[in-house]
Amino acid sequence: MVKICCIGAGYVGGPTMAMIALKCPDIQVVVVDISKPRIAAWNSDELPIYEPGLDEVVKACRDKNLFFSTEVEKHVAEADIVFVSVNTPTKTRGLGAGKAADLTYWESAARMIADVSKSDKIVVEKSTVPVKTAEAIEKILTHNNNGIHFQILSNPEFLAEGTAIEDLAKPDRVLIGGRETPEGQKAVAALKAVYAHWVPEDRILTTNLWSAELSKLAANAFLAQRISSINAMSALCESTGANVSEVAYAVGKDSRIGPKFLNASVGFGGSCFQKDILNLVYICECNGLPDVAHYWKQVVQINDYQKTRFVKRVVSSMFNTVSGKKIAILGFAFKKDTGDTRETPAIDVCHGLLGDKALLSIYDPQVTEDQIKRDLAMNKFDWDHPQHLQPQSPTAFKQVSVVWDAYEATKDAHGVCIITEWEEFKKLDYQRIYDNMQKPAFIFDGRNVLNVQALRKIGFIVYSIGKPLDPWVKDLQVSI
Ligand SMILES: NC(=O)C1=CN([C@@H]2O[C@H](COP(=O)(O)OP(=O)(O)OC[C@H]3O[C@@H](n4cnc5c(N)ncnc54)[C@H](O)[C@@H]3O)[C@@H](O)[C@H]2O)C=CC1
Ligand SMILES: O=C(O)[C@H]1O[C@H](OP(=O)(O)OP(=O)(O)OC[C@H]2O[C@@H](n3ccc(=O)[nH]c3=O)[C@H](O)[C@@H]2O)[C@H](O)[C@@H](O)[C@@H]1O
Repeated sequence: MVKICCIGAGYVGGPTMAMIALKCPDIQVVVVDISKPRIAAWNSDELPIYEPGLDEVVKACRDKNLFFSTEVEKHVAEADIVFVSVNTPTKTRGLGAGKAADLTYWESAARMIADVSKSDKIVVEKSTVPVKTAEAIEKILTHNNNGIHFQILSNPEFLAEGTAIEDLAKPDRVLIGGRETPEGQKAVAALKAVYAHWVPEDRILTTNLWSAELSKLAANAFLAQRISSINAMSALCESTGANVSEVAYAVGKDSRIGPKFLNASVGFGGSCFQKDILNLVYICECNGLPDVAHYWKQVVQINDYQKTRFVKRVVSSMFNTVSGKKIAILGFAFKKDTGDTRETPAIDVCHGLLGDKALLSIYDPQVTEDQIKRDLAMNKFDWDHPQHLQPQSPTAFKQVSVVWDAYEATKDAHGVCIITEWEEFKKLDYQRIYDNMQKPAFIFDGRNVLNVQALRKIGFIVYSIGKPLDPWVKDLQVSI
């Protein structure tokens, strides 16, 4: 029986390995992690991450051919194929700080693999890493020269949170990069055989190592670029009276452009887009390509601009001050159908409003009070380190309360900000919300999910990203 071990039981390691176990009953899969609470949660009824459909997949194979364990070294030693799916955060200190990928966790995993291995292994980069990482990993794996052979493969993951199970079950493509030697190609074939259990052969792409590593960074950069492009247009729409949804629809109808990833928003979030683009920027700079670096950096800069612009709209609409005013924040996760808050635009919006002394009442159906308070207190980029290295006790914010109901959050509020596009926010009783708010009552829809006309009819002053401006907002002189 082929034995797979995956180091890192996070958003990628957990679901990816669960899908392999489900589709390959003839393979034993063990997911290991240094975090005891995380592994305990994977072995419990309450999984550590919220992902539609994940519970069913895990329950179908856990303790049959899928196991979660903290015995990292033992399972690595026994495995034929070792996936590494650990954090690769942005460096906060030293060379490349604020841009380069911090490979500390990857390096320590590689050193451990080298130290405990007693048989040949295929080591798979599942984490997103800078191009050429495999070369460094190869050096680490062979450092103690004990006669064990390692083949490194790059097999980046393209799943998106909230749709991970669908994405894994029917991937657009699986990408495997390997050395162009007979041994390298044998390793590529071995990994291909795993995916071939359920992925059609024409969707399994094989390339050289560097193409696979770079394709992952490129794919995220292209996706984020589309969002920044439509968000840049949203600002122009507001100035001209165009409607960004109509523009996106018209542009996306061109089959060369396509309709996906053109939803204007308060800004993209999530653990990867910003991190991976900054990493790409750094790689370009290191390769003497400052113009290319500058080009991609703009994608992140427009994203920051969009978040700042949103806060300015809120504050300027409400008589240029939100000091002492209650503002309801509906949604804190970086997108719907996940409880993940890493790099969520909600953090920047909340910081912006807190900077203007607002009183925030936050509600998200999947994010705990602890998590929200920790996120608001954390330094930039700290969120992407393993949980046990993050601040554990939430900081008390006098100006922030976290509630478990949208009606409670909006009661007596002056304004409501929609930050995450949760379905339930579309179905709220906005007449009831309006009746219980201070007047004038404002709604700022950062996701364009609400019916602007219906809200205006109730009496709200509405701002919706990239939509023709409410006369109230239009009359204000704002520099954005
Ligand atoms: N979250 C996502 O949707 C996607 C993430 N990625 C990439 O996958 C990688 C992992 O991301 P996530 O799963 O989101 O991170 P995560 O933070 O959810 O999981 C990483 C896990 O690795 C563990 N870990 C760190 N060092 C370890 C070590 N030396 N030994 C054992 N366990 C260790 C941590 O405790 C943590 O549980 C990153 O490189 C990310 O860029 C790629 C595609 C999608
Ligand atoms: O490398 C990764 O981590 C992953 O990053 C993204 O997945 P994810 O961040 O989970 O979610 P997305 O659906 O891409 O959304 C990212 C952010 O962009 C925002 N977004 C997305 C689409 C859109 O049209 N507009 C928009 O603002 C979302 O609300 C969210 O904040 C990619 O979609 C995955 O392919 C990739 O594997």
